[in-house]
Amino acid sequence: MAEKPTLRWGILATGMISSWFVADLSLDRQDAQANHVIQAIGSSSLEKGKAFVAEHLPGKSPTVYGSYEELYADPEVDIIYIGTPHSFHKQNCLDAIRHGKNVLCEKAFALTAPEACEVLDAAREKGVFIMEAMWTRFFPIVRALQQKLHEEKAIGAVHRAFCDFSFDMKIPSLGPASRLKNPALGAGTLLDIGIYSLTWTILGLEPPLGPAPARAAPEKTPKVVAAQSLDDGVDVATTIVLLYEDGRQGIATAHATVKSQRDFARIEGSEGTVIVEGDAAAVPSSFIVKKLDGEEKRYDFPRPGRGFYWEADAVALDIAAGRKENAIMPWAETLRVMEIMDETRRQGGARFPVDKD
Ligand SMILES: NC(=O)C1=CN([C@@H]2O[C@H](COP(=O)(O)OP(=O)(O)OC[C@H]3O[C@@H](n4cnc5c(N)ncnc54)[C@H](OP(=O)(O)O)[C@@H]3O)[C@@H](O)[C@H]2O)C=CC1
Ligand SMILES: O=C1OC[C@@H](O)[C@H](O)[C@H]1O
Repeated sequence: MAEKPTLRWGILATGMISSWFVADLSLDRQDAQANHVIQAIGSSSLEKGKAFVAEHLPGKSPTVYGSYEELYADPEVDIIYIGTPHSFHKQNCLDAIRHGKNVLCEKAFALTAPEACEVLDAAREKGVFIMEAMWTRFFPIVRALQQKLHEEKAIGAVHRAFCDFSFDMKIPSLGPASRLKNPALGAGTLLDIGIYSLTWTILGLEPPLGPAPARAAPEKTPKVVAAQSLDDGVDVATTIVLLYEDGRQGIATAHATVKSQRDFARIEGSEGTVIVEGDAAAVPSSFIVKKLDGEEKRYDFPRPGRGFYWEADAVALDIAAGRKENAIMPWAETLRVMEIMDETRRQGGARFPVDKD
């Protein structure tokens, strides 16, 4: 058996997501497909970086830098994991690419599709690997569900998919510097959680992307009909309807006050319905196939930790094989989702300072 590849990570920023990511990569897993080394941390301050290591990487001693530049320049780092707010992703990616680093960038990949395009062009030109960290797509439940829906046709022809990701973000109580409140940082339900609802409606309606025999390229972008509720210019509720040429419809919703139910997604077909459950749309844990004749079957997918290691393993295998993009989250899909979100904001009214109109 081939030896597992080793990937040395440079973690950029020390916020919440970076702490979740390093905790998962530090788990001892029997089924790990790669060795993940937290090689270095880059933070806006050395003190923050050191405090991050003390709290989230006990017993480990990665190099800690008090600037992002030093992290990009570290020759021991193979890949930069970007955990900053949305508005910094473009520049962080471009800087990492300029230093010849591979990149895993948190969702949403950028503020707009043109920004995403600029980053992907730079990666293509430099010949480095880059991927949007849409981690949920890498959960084994997603592949199993897509197989049920699109290969086994367990509910016949799929016609409609709904997904909701909502929780009380307590936006009124947040300060103006919060990434959830400040439009300049890419605040709003759409880029933070609506992106998951959108992802699930796409996963439910469309045949899978991935290595053969799955599809290599995303489907044509469906028509978008969208509405948003704004508070101080920030979208606090978003509803997107995706209309496909053949009549399929996806309904993706996100809300910053109400709470989604555990059954956060429903996929409807000519011969039944599938319900997807979990604590939130980001972390699916089971699905139930309900046939029209009343037959029901439940499929459970337990996971240790949070589940970030699945995307990390996929990235490590891609880089070891010399691939520049991932088949499950390819560049074209990142761009297509960004375009749908741009159109949603155009219709819904949420604007970012970088928007041209
Ligand atoms: N996949 C998932 O489940 C999740 C993904 N995310 C995504 O991760 C990204 C970051 O979110 P999250 O970790 O919650 O954010 P946090 O606000 O907790 O952390 C962001 C970090 O970015 C750095 N930063 C640099 N400039 C700024 C600035 N002007 N304002 C705030 N922070 C700055 C800081 O680190 P330092 O000072 O060390 O440089 C800060 O700690 C977003 O893209 C978000 O969508 C978030 C939560 C869950
Ligand atoms: O990506 C995310 O998933 C979990 C949410 O709590 C968080 O706000 C969001 O950024």
